[in-house]
Amino acid sequence: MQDFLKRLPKAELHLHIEGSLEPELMFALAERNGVELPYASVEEVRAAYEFEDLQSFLDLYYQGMSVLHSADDFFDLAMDYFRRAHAEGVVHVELSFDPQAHLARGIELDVQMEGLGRARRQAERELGISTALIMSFLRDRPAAEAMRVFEQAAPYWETIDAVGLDSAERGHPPSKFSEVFARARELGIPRVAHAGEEGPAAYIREALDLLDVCRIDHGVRCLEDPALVERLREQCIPLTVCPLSNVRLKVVEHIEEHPLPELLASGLVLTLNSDDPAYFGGGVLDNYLACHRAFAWSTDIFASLARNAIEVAFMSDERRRALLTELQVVESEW
Ligand code: HPA
Ligand SMILES: [Zn+2]
Repeated sequence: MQDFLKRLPKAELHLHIEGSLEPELMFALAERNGVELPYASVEEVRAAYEFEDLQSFLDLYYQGMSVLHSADDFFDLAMDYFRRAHAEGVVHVELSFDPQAHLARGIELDVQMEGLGRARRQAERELGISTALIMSFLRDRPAAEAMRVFEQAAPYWETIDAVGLDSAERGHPPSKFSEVFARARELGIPRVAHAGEEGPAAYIREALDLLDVCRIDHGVRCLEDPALVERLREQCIPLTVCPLSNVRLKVVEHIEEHPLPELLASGLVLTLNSDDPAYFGGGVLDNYLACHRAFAWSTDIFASLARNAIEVAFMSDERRRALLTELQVVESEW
């Protein structure tokens, strides 16, 4: 099964590129840029990754990304991740980034976009990975700031595949960002949003009704509202589920208690993703393997999850056809 899961062509739809910053690179970039870290060693960094909830993780996540200064730093961050993902059998990566978090530290959008863009092009060329870029807005900062940043990003609208919504969920409902998302819609830019991770099922409804999103990131708390589950199923709204993240942020206590089996039984379109692989104990393959250990699913179920991700990804129809064929080959050879 391990071999099968590795060989499955996996598309990752929910990844914060800043959350892929491994402690080794964090130290290297801190030294490159003269940034002082509150840790003495890589081991000490890893030992600090004991989270109580989303906010306690976010505090370290924002601290960690303070080592990113130049376009080369953003390039190294993304390229490092693409190489690891490639080694796990990931064929398509949709990376989210948090422009406001970097702008607040004085790192210009041009710097962020140059580094990430260069890494995307190199990954496509050297690793054969396709990528999409999701510009995420920080929901715990003012909506007016998100709107300013989005307008400032006008030269890059063509290279942005979607806008997203992340950071501290509770107390920051999707409705706060109605105008920003309406602007994205007006421009023909697709929309996704984190909802129902720590926040209530009502936030998932808001994301659908007010932000007109085509996917929900996390969304696991939809189960608290059976009518909503029925709506998600009927409208085939995909959930980008991140099981290891949910365990590490105590959305669930143990992976065995994760609602994935119930979500599956409800007939929802589900995908498996890593969220912040450097902080939550592994990449996409590790998330597949964790589900294998916890739920002992058949190869058919894993193949259908991988197929869902390819089917709902932001990619060309030609690429989608090629990856679906690749998936079929792996399935038939098994
Ligand atoms: O898991 C997450 N949830 C919300 N915001 C985030 N920003 C990075 N990771 C996350
Ligand atoms: Zn996330």
